[in-house]
Amino acid sequence: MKEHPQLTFIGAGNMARAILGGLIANGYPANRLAATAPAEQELKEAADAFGIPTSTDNQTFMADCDALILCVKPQVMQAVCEGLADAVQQRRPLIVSIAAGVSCEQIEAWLGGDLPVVRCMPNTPAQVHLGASGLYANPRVSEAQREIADNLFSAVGIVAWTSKQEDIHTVTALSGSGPAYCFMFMEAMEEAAASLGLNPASARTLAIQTMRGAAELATRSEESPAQLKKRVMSPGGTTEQAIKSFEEQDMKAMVKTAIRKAWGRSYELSGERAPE
Ligand SMILES: NC(=O)C1=CN([C@@H]2O[C@H](COP(=O)(O)OP(=O)(O)OC[C@H]3O[C@@H](n4cnc5c(N)ncnc54)[C@H](OP(=O)(O)O)[C@@H]3O)[C@@H](O)[C@H]2O)C=CC1
Ligand SMILES: O=C(O)[C@@H]1CCC=N1
Repeated sequence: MKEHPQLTFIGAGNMARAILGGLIANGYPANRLAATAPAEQELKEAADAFGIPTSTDNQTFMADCDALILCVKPQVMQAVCEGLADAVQQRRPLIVSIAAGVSCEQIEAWLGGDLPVVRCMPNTPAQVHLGASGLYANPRVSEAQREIADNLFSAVGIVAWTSKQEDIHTVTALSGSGPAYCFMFMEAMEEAAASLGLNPASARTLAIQTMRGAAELATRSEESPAQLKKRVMSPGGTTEQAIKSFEEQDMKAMVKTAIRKAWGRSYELSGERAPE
């Protein structure tokens, strides 16, 4: 394998641009990257931002492709793969898919079969290089190809490999969808503070910085989130009242139910049945 494998991105939306940005920031040569998408304007943005070659024709960068990164919506994945099947079967690159609820087996079948496929579930903080990605490799992926996929997603955050493909459903419900849960919590904190009379701009800034600081502290600390929570709770103080209120409303059960719903939907999107 060459030092910098040739990476072809199909789709140049939010996630593709986040990963491309991370690779470029890490010194990946722009001429070893390429992207395709239907809209000229989106491609121009990617070309201007990263200096990479782009095309509206998905076939353009297949001839020397070492890894094909599929960054399109799940709904168009089958048509995109079927359109690329001949070129893929000739070149046989590593296939990487970031689509929610699309299995390695589906991708492999749509591309003509017998291919190394890595299925990844990244998340949107990849845009600020603080992503969390779960990865699964099918048995045809070599060590060198696994390293290519690892380097791709390590460029935009942390990477966790799973040994079972079904764990990707859990990763989807946890860290794939998770940023939305955090944003909703910020939204709720902001609204609560504003309802108590704090000016909305300060309420937002303080809520966001609180989430950010707590996440950073939890990252750096050797203590668990549960222990860190206790450190904020002075006996007889204010936090104790809020936590007691969350417990009375069984917040953990609410989170568990929500995550199970997302997990179930991920199975449903794959056309699989979730375990009871
Ligand atoms: N958003 C998220 O939080 C996460 C998303 N994902 C997955 O990432 C994938 C991409 O999501 P995201 O980046 O948010 O979506 P976007 O809509 O931002 O990007 C999708 C890209 O695919 C392009 N596209 C559409 N049809 C074709 C085609 N026929 N050939 C080539 N390119 C095409 C779109 O072009 P155009 O705009 O012109 O249609 C666009 O550039 C999805 O499969 C999603 O499940 C995974 C983890 C998290
Ligand atoms: O909501 C979704 O389906 C995608 C997958 C994880 C985050 N966004």
